[in-house]
Amino acid sequence: MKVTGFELRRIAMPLVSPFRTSFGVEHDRDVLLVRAVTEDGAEGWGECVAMSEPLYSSEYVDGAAEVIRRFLVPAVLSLPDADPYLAEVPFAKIKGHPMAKAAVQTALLDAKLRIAGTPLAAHLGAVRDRVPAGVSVGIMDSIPELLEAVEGYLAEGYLRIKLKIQPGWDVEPVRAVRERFGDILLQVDANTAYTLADARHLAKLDPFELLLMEQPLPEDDIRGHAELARQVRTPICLDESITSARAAADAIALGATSVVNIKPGRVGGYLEARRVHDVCAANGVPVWVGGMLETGIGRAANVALAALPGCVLPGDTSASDRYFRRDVTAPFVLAEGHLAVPTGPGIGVEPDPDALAEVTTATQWLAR
Ligand SMILES: CSCC[C@@H](NC(=O)CCC(=O)O)C(=O)O
Ligand SMILES: [Mg+2]
Repeated sequence: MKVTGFELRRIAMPLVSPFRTSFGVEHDRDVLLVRAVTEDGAEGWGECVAMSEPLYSSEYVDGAAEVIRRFLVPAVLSLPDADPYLAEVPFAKIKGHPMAKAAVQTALLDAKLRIAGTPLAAHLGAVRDRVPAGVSVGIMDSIPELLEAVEGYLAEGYLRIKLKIQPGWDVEPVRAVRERFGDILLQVDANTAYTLADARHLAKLDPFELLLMEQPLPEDDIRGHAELARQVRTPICLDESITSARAAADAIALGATSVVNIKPGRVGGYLEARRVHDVCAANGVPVWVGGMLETGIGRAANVALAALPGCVLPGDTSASDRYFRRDVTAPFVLAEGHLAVPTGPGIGVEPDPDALAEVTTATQWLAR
């Protein structure tokens, strides 16, 4: 596959409501989309999930755009065949920047699969044609406000609730949700907000029978998570720590995680995401697909990934209207708590030109 060039497109996507986590509040997404164009006119799309500021991880969208422009696109254009698997070789020589790499790799993978007429789900080894949807609920100003939000999501049909927590907003909100809604599937995500010194406090979550406690400690504290796992009953699930299949194997071997949140952007793309899935499956560790507030472009690919056999828990693959009034693709809509896996070639969705034009803030064409 010969690529003639890439379009970098920035789009401004306001959120339907602020999304608050332990590391900040998101009011809108400044999204970088990558479109690969091949010699015979095929195209492929990838979404860079880096936030505007380096608060979830070290990447941020302006930095990702620069890495793509200066290093990743030239590396791809110098390949005799712009195959996403071949591109992993020069990409591995460039340290870090998994979200930037994932966006370019996905654009190449989408183009390759569209040419072949193969859906991404089939290429990855999907075994389902729809996936159960969970929803991530941000930190709120009050418990009544939280309960109202959770009630709304349950009424929409979401099959699992994830509550963002942080010191000062953890046991009480969880207790309130458990007491009000009974034995719903419920989990929490701390986004690295605690330390091992909080172990006894975090053990107060154990009576609420949570599915998991996501990334309580800093992303590089594998030993701490292994020690915490010995002090709390709630299963530990890692997110930020799992930067590759090898990192997943190490965390599992060290007893630091018993569930894994898979995010293609965090691990450099869907090819490595499948390897994370396979390593976890080989170790009997359940996985689910996380989210980075993707538009329908990234969401389509995530839903395909969520259809893999090891994805046995509802993921953060929510409907488009969880975050956006108008998506740039046809919206993903909840049906009986599930999202349908796209069946078209590649990621199986196309951005709507009018919707895209409405939110585009900048475009740049990068060619040989
Ligand atoms: C801005 S927070 C993004 C990272 C966060 N993502 C979510 O909570 C799910 C977001 C989504 O529904 O896409 C996580 O750490 O899991
Ligand atoms: Mg998380």
